[in-house]
Amino acid sequence: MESASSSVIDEKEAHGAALLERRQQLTDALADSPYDLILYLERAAIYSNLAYPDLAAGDAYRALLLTDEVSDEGFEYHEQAREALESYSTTPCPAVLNHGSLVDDLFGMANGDGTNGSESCHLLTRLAAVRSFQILSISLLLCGCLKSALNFCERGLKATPHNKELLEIKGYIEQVARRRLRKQPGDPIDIGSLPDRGVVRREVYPWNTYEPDRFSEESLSFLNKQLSTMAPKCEVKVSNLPILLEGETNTDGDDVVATCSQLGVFAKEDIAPGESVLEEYSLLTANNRLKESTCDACGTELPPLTADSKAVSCPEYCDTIFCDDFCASKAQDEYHPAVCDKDVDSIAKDPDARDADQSLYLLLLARLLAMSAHQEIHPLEVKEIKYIWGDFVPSSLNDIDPSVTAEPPPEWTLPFSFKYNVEIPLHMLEKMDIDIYATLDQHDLWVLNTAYSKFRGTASARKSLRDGRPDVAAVHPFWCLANHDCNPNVTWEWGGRMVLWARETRVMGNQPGGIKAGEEILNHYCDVDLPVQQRREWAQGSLGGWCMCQRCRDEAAKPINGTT
Ligand SMILES: C[S@@+](CC[C@H](N)C(=O)[O-])C[C@H]1O[C@@H](n2cnc3c(N)ncnc32)[C@H](O)[C@@H]1O
Repeated sequence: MESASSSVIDEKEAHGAALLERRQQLTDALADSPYDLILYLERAAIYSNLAYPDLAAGDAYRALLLTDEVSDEGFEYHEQAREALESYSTTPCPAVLNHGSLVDDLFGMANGDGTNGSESCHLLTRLAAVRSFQILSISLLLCGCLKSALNFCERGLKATPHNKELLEIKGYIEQVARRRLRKQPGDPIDIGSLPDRGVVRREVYPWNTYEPDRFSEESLSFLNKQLSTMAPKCEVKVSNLPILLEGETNTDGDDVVATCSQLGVFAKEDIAPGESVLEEYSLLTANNRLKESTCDACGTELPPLTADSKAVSCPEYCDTIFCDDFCASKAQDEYHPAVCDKDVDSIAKDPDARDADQSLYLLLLARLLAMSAHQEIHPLEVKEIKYIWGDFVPSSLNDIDPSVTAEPPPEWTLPFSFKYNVEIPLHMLEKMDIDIYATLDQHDLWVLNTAYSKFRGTASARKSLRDGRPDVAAVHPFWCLANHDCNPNVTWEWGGRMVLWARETRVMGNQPGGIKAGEEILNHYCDVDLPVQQRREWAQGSLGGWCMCQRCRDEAAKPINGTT
């Protein structure tokens, strides 16, 4: 007989499946009618119910932008957005707009009765704008982006000062803000001091059909064909890695640790000490300085711009500089025409010190979008990121309904901000002359979040010698397939290429270097000369957890100075 708890689970699953189906229907409808702001708001409401507040905020923002398109005749998509909205003006008010007291608050009447088509469209636009503000503010609060949440809430309250839902959301934001800023009830809140970086779900979304089975024959043979040109003595294979813990553990002395299957790079032939193991060239690079002397393509320092310099500038209309003809021609072939002379280059440059890392991730995203646009392939199909594992957490573990006054749950691990995940990426696409509505399939927020998940944990950054800030970043998809170990057998160097060398001697016991056929290539993501606690703390960000390599476990389990 079925137990009561299993029927509750069945019901929850059926509800989740119905919401996912509705999400798909709305996504299909948006593909047919991309300027329909009502469809965006309906999909935002579904995302809220599915506990993806970031995606709800993304759709509500697109709906808000479309209300501007409807209102302003001079805007590029005015006709399309207005025509789409007019199709709702003769029917009762769409359910998604008839939320709480909103219709009454704005007009003191339901359904816009007695209005003509043009007035009705105007009323719907006002309703839709405030509904967008409601969804944006509550969703961004749930993600932990308090400053943006309050900003949208205030904008909504400007249009409808007495709206109960917005006043309630404002109360929640202030409650969370006071707790985070350690303020007393009643203390004033300075919007400028509110935190705006949140975290959201990091997962292979249930509808993401782009993620390859990385362990399949087909994937491994594709990867190995590519790898053979840059690391002829190596192959990509499945590797068993310790399951990482969140922090301090008392299991360091245990003989066995739990493992999981991932990919790694292995030697096919013996590699001598000091021999080059891998040499990789990547165009997936970023530079966050506006006037910097690095190659736009590979990120290396430009040679001095003397008369006989090998550096070349873009042959078309812009002032982009490449370190040599090779980089210039690679850039033309793979991404540059999508951004040439489009003034995309000035976006997110010279950021505040605290935004330096976010701006680099954003500029990597910009490069990916340029590659995708120029090569006419979906961003998640671009070969530089397709096979990268984004440290995703299973959807079932992420599926937690956050409370409006709680912090985002600890399972949510993808850093998120309205500015860097939603606002600037859409602005960059517009600068690239891309219609952000008609290309929803390529530029939906979940696509951008998936790309960000892949960049985090695999991108390497270089700090400026001038002020120590990270100013150049790159993703080298094959280099980053090599796993970490605090007793590495290789060391790396990133100039124009990312190069891995076999170590002359190992860190542990001064053992001779060199790698035997069949052994795994063991890279290092932190300074391996540090003591164990500091190594573990440093590597935690890029590894996604507490390092459990043999050296760390041995050193952490060893009594210090004779104590146990
Ligand atoms: C740059 S990728 C390395 C390639 C990855 N194994 C794959 O399958 O694509 C980094 C991720 O690999 C895993 N990893 C690398 N070294 C590890 C180690 N020593 N122990 C456990 N996991 C490790 C972690 O999940 C980390 O986030």
